[in-house]
Amino acid sequence: MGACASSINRPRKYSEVLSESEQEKTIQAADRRPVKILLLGSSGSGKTTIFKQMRLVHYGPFTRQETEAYRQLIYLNITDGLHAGISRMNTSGFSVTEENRELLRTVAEHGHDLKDDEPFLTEYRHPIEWLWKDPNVQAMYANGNQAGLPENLSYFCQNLDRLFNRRFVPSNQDILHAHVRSTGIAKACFSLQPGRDLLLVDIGGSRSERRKWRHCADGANAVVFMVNLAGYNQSLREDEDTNQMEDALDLWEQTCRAPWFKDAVFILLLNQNDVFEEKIMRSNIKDFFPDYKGPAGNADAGRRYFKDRFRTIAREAFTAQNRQFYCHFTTATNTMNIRLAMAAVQGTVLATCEQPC
Ligand SMILES: Nc1nc2c(ncn2[C@@H]2O[C@H](COP(=O)(O)OP(=O)(O)OP(=O)(O)O)[C@@H](O)[C@H]2O)c(=O)[nH]1
Ligand SMILES: [Mg+2]
Repeated sequence: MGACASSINRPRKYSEVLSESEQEKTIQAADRRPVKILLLGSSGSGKTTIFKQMRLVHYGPFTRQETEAYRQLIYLNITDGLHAGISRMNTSGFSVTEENRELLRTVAEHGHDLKDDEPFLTEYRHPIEWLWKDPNVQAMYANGNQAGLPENLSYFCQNLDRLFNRRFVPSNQDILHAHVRSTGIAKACFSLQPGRDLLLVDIGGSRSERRKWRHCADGANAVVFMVNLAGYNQSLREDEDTNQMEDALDLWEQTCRAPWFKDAVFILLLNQNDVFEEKIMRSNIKDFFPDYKGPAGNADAGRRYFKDRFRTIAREAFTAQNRQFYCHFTTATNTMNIRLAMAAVQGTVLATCEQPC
């Protein structure tokens, strides 16, 4: 177990991160300088999901208090997610059927934070299900979810019986699907192998959070840059006029060129591959990226296209330096997939890390 086990085992609310002084204590607790990896990328790309996976792999199950905090978050993800998502649908020209509009108001007006051990409110069980099954909502999903309803709604709404059971305790999969937009900087230390610790830093990716990135750059050995591959047909939550993939390409370019990251290895994770594979069957990349020449509905061609776009940017940014481009396709909610991907990431970083850690 890593030198910093105490920090990660301490139960915390999902919305909390360690205070600066606690983080420093945690880092100083390691008796040698760890390999430092920053998780960067747009909001919703999957950074915190990877952070949770690493925590699970290295420290085992979530504590009772952590699980309880996630249970409450899942409730909010469903009620707020459904309401906010459907409201966004309206601005994209979609809406729920007339007979379900009243239900939407009910879910919006009566939703509230659960107290500790308070079960999910059963009076919402059926309104949520009816809203989810609304033909217009389902049609919008079936056409590639262009309005951008949170992807985790699809997972949670398929499990409503289990979630609304009074004795519901979230599984690891439930916790991996929960989402809260990170504000602040979360750090955790893991033991890679004897004599090698890894300090993983998870930073929020929404626009207002990105200015914090450079303040974490000091001593970073690697940047793991995450992209939501399935975001090619959606706009940003914080800016309806900007396509998520265009934003990720811009952000990648800025990050590759940032002088404060010039000594770091860059590894790109094109994530949400599971969602991408489903979506590509219904939503043609060419409709959003007119220079895409591959066939519609072909996931391999789509992956190649986006990988090439990111590689071209990296090559141009790295011309003057001897830096490589590394890329993996991932599904952050799949523990086995992330074990393998993170093992590859760690191998790359350790192989290129010049300083003794
Ligand atoms: N199906 C699926 N869902 C994913 C995947 N990666 C992340 N998610 C979900 O996407 C949502 C956002 O993931 P997070 O890891 O919280 O995103 P983030 O990059 O930390 O976002 P910010 O903290 O806002 O910057 C969560 O509901 C995750 O469960 C994936 O590969 N597949
Ligand atoms: Mg996050």
